[in-house]
Amino acid sequence: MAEWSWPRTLAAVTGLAWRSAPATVLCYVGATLAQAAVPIATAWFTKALLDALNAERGSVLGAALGLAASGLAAGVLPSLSTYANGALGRAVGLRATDRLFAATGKFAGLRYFEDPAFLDRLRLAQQSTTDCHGLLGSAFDVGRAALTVAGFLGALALINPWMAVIVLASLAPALAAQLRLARQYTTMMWQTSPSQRREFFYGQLLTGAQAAKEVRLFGIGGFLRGRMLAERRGVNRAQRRLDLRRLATNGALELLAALVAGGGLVWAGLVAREGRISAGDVVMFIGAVAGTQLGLNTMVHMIAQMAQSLRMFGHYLDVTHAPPDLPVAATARLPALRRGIELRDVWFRYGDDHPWILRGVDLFIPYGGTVALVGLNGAGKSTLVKLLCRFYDPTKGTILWDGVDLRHSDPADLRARISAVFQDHMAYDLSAAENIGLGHLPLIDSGPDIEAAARRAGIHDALVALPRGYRTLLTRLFFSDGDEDSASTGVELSGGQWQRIAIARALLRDGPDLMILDEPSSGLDPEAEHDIHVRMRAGRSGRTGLLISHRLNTVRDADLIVVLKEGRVAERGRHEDLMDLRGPYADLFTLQSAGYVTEHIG
Ligand SMILES: Nc1ncnc2c1ncn2[C@@H]1O[C@H](COP(=O)(O)OP(=O)(O)OP(=O)(O)O)[C@@H](O)[C@H]1O
Repeated sequence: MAEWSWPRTLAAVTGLAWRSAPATVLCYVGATLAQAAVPIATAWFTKALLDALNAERGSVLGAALGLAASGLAAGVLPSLSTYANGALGRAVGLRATDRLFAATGKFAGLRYFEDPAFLDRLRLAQQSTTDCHGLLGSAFDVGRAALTVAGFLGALALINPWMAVIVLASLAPALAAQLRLARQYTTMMWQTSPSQRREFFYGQLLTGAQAAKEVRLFGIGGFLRGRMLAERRGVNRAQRRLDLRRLATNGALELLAALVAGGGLVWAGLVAREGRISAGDVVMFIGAVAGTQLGLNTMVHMIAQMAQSLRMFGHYLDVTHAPPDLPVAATARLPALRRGIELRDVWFRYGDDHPWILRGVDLFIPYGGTVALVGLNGAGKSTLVKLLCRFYDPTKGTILWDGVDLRHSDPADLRARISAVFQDHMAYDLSAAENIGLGHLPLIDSGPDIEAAARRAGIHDALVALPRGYRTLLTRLFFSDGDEDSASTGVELSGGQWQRIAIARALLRDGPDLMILDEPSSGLDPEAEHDIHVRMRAGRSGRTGLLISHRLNTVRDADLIVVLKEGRVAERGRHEDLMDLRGPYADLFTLQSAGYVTEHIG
């Protein structure tokens, strides 16, 4: 991914902050600048007061009032600045999160989401949205500290120019050391990111409902906890190493600062005794040395903090500026399907170093016909579905939709023409109506359409019988609003019922050009399976369909059955033709029917 320069990253954060909350930015800048002036004013008024008390020059009252005003500002400004910082953090965090998720939503395919390096980057990018405003805070703090330092250095130079030079020179090693620490920190974060993601994954397994059964039955809770803690210990070790380095570096830098300040003090004491400078000058000198050192120290720390945040924010910029995972040069509008979909010598692998999954597939799915895809596990059936939905483009070869190469189509256009029940369909922790409505957002509030889809999927009766009917939450993770005490607030459905919900979701989209059913009935009992296939056949009639199933009796009516074997089409034809061929399909079908016969006899 790209290397982002400091100015560019800082400009991006500033732009983000300005667009998020311009008034708060102004308030924050004002409070910060005013804070910068306070220590200098305090030191000057202290000197003026001392000089006035010694009756050398000036008015005691004016100096005292000035000192009081500085004290008031010193008390109020940090609180104002903290408030503005908090407000800015919330506004920037919201906008950054919105932009980050909008960017991930624009990835039309799946490649990024199946790339571990990208997922690590995404995690760090998400983390940076919560503290990127801190970057701005650090930048302001550097500016504020620079102002303070300039003021003190000026005062110091008036009393002893050499001291000003020495204090300034002591900045160089501190800056170099802190920048190195910052670089080491971001490297450590990047290197430990996979561990942190794995720790999160183990934590989810240990507390999530989905894994709870297996975790308990197989007694693997302790094992998973051990692995989770091992990941955490690894991260802790890396952090401890860095903290130790930080401790040693800061100790050495403090020693250097103490030596410089101590030397200055000795000098000031000696020359004051000779009467070459006033008592006020000594106080001013001490304040100026301490203030300059503190200011420089703050600057160095803030610059290091900025370097750290800038590199973290680089991950955010990487994600929000990532190139599209699929070329979306929609040069052709996708027409409504009238002839059919043709796969022409389609080859596919998930990456250059991955094996070929599809190896020269030629296939024609005619308009209005149903093609069934069968084959052993791992033959490449679901992969072919991913290509048809353009979640990936073929590595070689083309897929033509009425003659239009899918590569030249807009994925959103294509998907609006498709409906699907995926093998790994989703169970959303939402209400029953929303679970179906998500299949076609314009209808999410349309009760009659949702009910009609549920009826076609044969799940309507089960849903109306729920405590709150279609409004019942299909989860035990959340409460309905104001329903915390009700035992009926949410319910869990059975696997087969969830499958019917997924089918209803797919059916809600009225009249798609292509209906893809990847194992739509695997979780159903035989009676329900038969029922659902009769319904789906009716729903599909006249529509183009691609049906994937391991249960061959459900695909025997298809217009064309294609047997996929190790990424190649091994056989194709109607059921009777394939049975006559006595090839892999006939073998599988005979094996399955024998199983049924034995089961029934048994
Ligand atoms: N995202 C991925 N990255 C790398 N390899 C993958 C990915 N998804 C699937 N594969 C591999 O592609 C091959 C084909 O998988 P696919 O899911 O297409 O098979 P399938 O025919 O649908 O199998 P099943 O009948 O078990 O559902 C498998 O070897 C699988 O490991």
